[in-house]
Amino acid sequence: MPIVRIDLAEGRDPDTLRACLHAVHAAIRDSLGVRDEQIRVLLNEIPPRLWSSGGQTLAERATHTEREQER
Ligand SMILES: O=C(O)/C=C/C=C(\O)C(=O)O
Repeated sequence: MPIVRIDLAEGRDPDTLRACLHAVHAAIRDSLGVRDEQIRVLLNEIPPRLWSSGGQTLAERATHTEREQER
């Protein structure tokens, strides 16, 4: 049973997330040749304040980017 887990930053709209689930499902089905009911795709949304990248949270990065754009 293929299980795909995807961590992504929280904040995308439900339609976008659903499109991602369907696209990943189809890619697994078509590439591995397994039946639909065997496939699991899990999206795990991480709050930007809990995701550190390069020593800075995504929330901090967004704040800094906004400040840069205001200058
Ligand atoms: O780790 C990073 O630098 C950024 C990650 C961003 C995502 O995963 C996202 O847009 O969901």
